[in-house]
Amino acid sequence: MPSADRKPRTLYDKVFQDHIVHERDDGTILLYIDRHLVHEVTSPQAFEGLRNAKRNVRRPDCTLATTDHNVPTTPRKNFKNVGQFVEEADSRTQCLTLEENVKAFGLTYFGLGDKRQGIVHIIGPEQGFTLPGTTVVCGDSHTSTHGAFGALAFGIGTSEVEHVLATQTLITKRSKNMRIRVDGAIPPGVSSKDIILHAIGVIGTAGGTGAVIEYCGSAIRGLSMEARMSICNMSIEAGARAGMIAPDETTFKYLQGRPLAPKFDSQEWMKAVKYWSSLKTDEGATFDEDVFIDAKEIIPTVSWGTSPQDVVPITGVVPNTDDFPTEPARDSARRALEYMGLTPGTPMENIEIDKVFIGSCTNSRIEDLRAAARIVDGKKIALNIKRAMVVPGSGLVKKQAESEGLDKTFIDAGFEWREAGCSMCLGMNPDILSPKERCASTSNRNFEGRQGAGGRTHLMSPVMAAAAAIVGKLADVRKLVDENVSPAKAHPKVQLGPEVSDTDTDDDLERLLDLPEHSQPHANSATASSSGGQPKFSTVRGIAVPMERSNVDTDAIIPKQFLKTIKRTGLGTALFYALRFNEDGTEKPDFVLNKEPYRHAKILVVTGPNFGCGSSREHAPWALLDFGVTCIIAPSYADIFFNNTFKNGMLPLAIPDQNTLLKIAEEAKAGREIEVDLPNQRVNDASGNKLADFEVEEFRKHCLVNGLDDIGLTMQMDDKIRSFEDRRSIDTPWLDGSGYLKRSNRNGPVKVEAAPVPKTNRGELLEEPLEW
Ligand SMILES: CC(C)[C@H](C(=O)O)[C@@H](O)C(=O)O
Ligand code: SF4
Repeated sequence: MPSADRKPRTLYDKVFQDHIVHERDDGTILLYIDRHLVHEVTSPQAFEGLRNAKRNVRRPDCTLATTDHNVPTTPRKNFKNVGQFVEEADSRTQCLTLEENVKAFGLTYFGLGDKRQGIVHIIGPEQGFTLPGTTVVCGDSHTSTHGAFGALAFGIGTSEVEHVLATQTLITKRSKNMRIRVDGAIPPGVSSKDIILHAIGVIGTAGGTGAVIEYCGSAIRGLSMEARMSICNMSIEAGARAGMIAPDETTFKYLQGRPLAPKFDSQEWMKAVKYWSSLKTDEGATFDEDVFIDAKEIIPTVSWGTSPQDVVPITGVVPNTDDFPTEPARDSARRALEYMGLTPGTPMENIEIDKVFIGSCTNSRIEDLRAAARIVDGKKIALNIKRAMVVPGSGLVKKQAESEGLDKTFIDAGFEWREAGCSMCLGMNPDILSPKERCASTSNRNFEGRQGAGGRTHLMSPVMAAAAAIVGKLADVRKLVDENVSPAKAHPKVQLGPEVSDTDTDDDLERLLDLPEHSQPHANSATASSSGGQPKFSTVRGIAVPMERSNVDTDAIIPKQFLKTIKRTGLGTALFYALRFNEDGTEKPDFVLNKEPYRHAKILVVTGPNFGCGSSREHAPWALLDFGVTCIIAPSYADIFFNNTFKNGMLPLAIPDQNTLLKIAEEAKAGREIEVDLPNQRVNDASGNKLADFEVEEFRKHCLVNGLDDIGLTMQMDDKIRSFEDRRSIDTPWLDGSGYLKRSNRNGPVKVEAAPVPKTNRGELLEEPLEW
């Protein structure tokens, strides 16, 4: 696998290089994807696309699906089927649609009746589906979590989900290399969540734009896999494409005996460990950006505002808006403080909270629950706490925690002990905050309305959330614990291991390999065709709407309640919903889109950087498109949003030069039309005078101007993909036929057969829960 290239390379360079199927002269790369995780929110439109084009899933054996965002976290003792269990109609439709799709396309699926169900980023590592040196994608921004294994793991939009399902590849380009080195001893009371919150405070939410971050240094080396996952998870909040940590003994130990990892101590395992051990940055390799953090300076950290970069040590105070360097920064701090209902100068420890949420893909692993349980053990939550909940990340985490009695510890202290799911991290399910409720949360995003309209989120580590529950205010956990106990250290008890998996036996595998008739092999069945399905983009002329904001997140572009659709259309009314409408649905007259002539805008001009940060929801470009906006002009974009717009025949223009951008914004503010001419790469004013030239990648331009469907284009490269797969089968045979799907002809071209799927239908009563 390692290439002959002698130039020192980073970990990212190595994994990326090993997955190149084809590279064009302009740097556009067709990248092979080893692992594809699928959930109910971002997949319906992708499967619909496959159906419309009569395409199959190329590698069901490399695809694993679960349902997590919409699921209620109430007890499942009487669970019969999703149709009965999920009460909210749109959530139910999304869950049922996934079940229909996994059945139709023959994919492995952990449904609500399966103990292995859980948050997609918890179950991949837990099952050994995530392995070092792999490329891992999911229609979800926190796919970066899996980088903790030395995998190149990143979130994609729904169009890309469809591309991966059909071709097992993605069209991409190289990212920059960034390194965050954290050295030194981690002080007591400080955990990996504090490290990443602190790091985001240092570099900002746009700090990692266009880069893959490698985390290294002695403090990172000393962390458990769970703690490393929490760090890589929030790389997306640092603006990065992905985060990675070089695999080492800690990684290999975690993987031993996991159901989908190579069998421990087999020849395959030895070969895998040898390859995995080569996955580290070479001496002398250079990084585009380097950040150093001294672990001993980190204090338990909490957020005060509405962006993950708005953090302070718990010993600090709510910042004064005058302390921010620029007027846009002061303005966004003012808005954040108003939303959060906070007054500058208030000590963080004086802030009373209403609710506590311990969960999410950042912090719902067994180690997180153990650490939080140690804080609440023998204590009671404060009287002012209306609700405190612990939501394990998966059924297996829950089971393990219960076997250690952690559930009892939490329940005795006054917490609710729930079933696995995303829960109150984003409230697409019944777990939400009411307006103005303040929550101590172990999740990863504190955006406006994220946990419920008007809800106020403070991000922190599990032990800090536990401490807040006991004290009733944001609290310094160090005052509650024995000085010698560092929550960052591994629990002395055995870690959640493969021994708790229910499907690790040959019998189970045999059962699962019993194929039903309808599950025909899908692999390598590409029927190359270019459907030419994209709208063409050439020149757009129209009113441009000005927006003077930085870090506009996709939760703001389209809030979570609109993600429950299984269609791409009709989302225009949801665009900037919370900014545009009052709670009673009437328009906010001051919001720019509610003013003339901007109601008819075709172009959006944003003067602040990092537009479209946060979630991978392709609903954001769909909403813009449905409103009528086909072109966005901004200094910079979050990577996933940037890709998503192109896939919908839209043009996101990056104009980093502030003076040029302000000239364009002036035209927009004056309500005059502007013209974006893609073939000539020019922005003109209404009279045809040039306002700016712009850059755009050759391949993307070609696709836009010709309205090309890139799945069809990629399918024409089937021979190249096949030969990549043949080589992969020889070099890394453990990557074929994973999941609970059959492997055959291990050393030749792989033939993969789909897993059996039990009968399930919309609303129909099932005799058995969905377990396969
Ligand atoms: C629903 C999904 C697109 C989204 C994401 O990509 O992050 C969600 O998981 C979130 O955390 O906002
Ligand atoms: S960030 Fe929250 S909503 Fe998104 S996958 Fe993780 S737990 Fe689910």
